Amino acid sequence: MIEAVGLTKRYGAKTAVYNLSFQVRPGAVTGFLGPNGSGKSTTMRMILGLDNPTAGQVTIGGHPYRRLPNAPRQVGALLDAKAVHGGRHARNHLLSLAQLSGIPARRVDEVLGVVGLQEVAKKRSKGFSLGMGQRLGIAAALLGDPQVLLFDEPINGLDPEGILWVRNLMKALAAEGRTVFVSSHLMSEMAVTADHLIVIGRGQLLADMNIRDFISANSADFARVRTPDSEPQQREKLTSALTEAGGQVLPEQDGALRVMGLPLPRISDLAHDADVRLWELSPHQASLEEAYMRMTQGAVDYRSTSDQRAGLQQELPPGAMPPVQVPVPGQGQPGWYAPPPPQQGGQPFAMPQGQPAGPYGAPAAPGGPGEPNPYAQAAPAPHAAPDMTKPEDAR
Ligand SMILES: Nc1ncnc2c1ncn2[C@@H]1O[C@H](COP(=O)(O)OP(=O)(O)OP(=O)(O)O)[C@@H](O)[C@H]1O
Repeated sequence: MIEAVGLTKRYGAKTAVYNLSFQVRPGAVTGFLGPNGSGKSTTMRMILGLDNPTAGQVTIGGHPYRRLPNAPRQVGALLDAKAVHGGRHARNHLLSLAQLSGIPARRVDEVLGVVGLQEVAKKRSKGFSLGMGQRLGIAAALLGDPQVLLFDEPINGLDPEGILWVRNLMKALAAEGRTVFVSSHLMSEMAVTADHLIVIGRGQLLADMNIRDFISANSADFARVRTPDSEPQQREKLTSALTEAGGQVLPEQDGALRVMGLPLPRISDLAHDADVRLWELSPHQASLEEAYMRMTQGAVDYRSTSDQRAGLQQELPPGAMPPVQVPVPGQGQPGWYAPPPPQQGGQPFAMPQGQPAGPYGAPAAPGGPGEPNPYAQAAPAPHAAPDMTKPEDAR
C-alpha cells in the first residue's frame, strides 16, 4: 500500500502539491487524475523518493521509498518513457537495470516478451516510436516483478491495440493483488480500467473514491430530448415549456436538448400539452469525463479562449448570414459540462465523507503542514483478465 500524509511540495514560490493525504490499496487499479500542472508527476516523484517533500510524508508498505529494502524488487515505475539512454539497445538498457538490482538476465527476455518488443530487442531505443518507448518503460517497471507499480501516462502514444493491452495488463496486475497506481488524461480509458480514483486539482485532493460513486456524486442524471430537426420552432416551444415547469435546458451539439430537473414522464406530458412532437426522449447518465470536468473546472490552470481569427476573417458576401456558432465543450463555455450540481444549493464537488471543506471542495488542512493554505485566496473556484504479465507460452 502507498500512503501519503500531509504531503506538500514547494518549488520556490510555487506550491506544486499541498497537504495531500491518501492511500492506494493493493488489489485494485487506482486512477490518478487531475488537470495539467495539478501535481500528479510531482506526487509520483515523491512516492519514488526522486523528490523530497517540503512537508508531510509518503510511504510504501510503511517505509519511505529510499528506506525500502531492495526497492527495485518491490516497486516498479514508468515515469518518463524518454528517460532512456538512446544509444543503447532495448535489451541492454533492461540488462543494465536488472544488473543494478540483482535481477537475473533471463527476466529481461521475459519482460521483452510481455511488452511485445522481442523483435526489436537489439535495436537502439533512440529509433523507437513513442509507443515503443512506452512499452520499453513498462518492461522496465515489470522487471523486478514488483508488488507496487506506478505508471505516469502509460498509454501516451499507444495505438488502440496497445491501449487495450495496457488496460488488460493493469487489470491483471491488480487481480494478482498488486498495488497499481496510474495517471492518465484519457477519461474514457480510466472509466474502463480503474476501480478507484484519486483526483487532485492545484495540488490538493478533490476526491478519493470508487469510480461509480465518483460519477454519481458528480453528475446529474438528465434526459435527452429531440424534436423534429426541420421544425426549430418546436424546439423553442418545448424549451420554454420545460423551463417554465422548472427544468434546466441546455442545447446538445447535435441539436437535441439536455433536460435536468424533470422526470421523463413529466417531460413527455409537457411536450404533449405544448403540442410538440418528440423524436427522442431518453434517460442519460453523465460519463466519467463529464463528472471529471464538473469537479475540476475550478482547478484548471490553463484555459483556452475561442479563436477570433483577428484580421483573418473573410468578409461575407452581401446578404449572407454568419455561420451558427455550435457550442464546443470546454471552449469558452465553462458551464458546458457543468449543469447545476446534483445537490441543490450544495457543494459542487463530492466530498470525502466527514471532512471539512477546503478550497475547491478539498478537505481542509487540519494541522496540515502548519502554514497557511497557499490557495485560500485563489480563483473560484474485476474479473480476472488473462495473465498478461507472463509471456504467452508461459500462460
Ligand atoms: N522542478 C520544478 N521546478 C519548479 N516547478 C515545478 C517543478 N516540477 C513541477 N513544477 C510545477 O509544479 C506544478 C505541478 O507539476 P506536475 O508536473 O507535478 O503536474 P502534473 O499534474 O503531472 O501535470 P501534467 O498533467 O501536465 O503532466 C506545475 O505548476 C509545474 O510547473
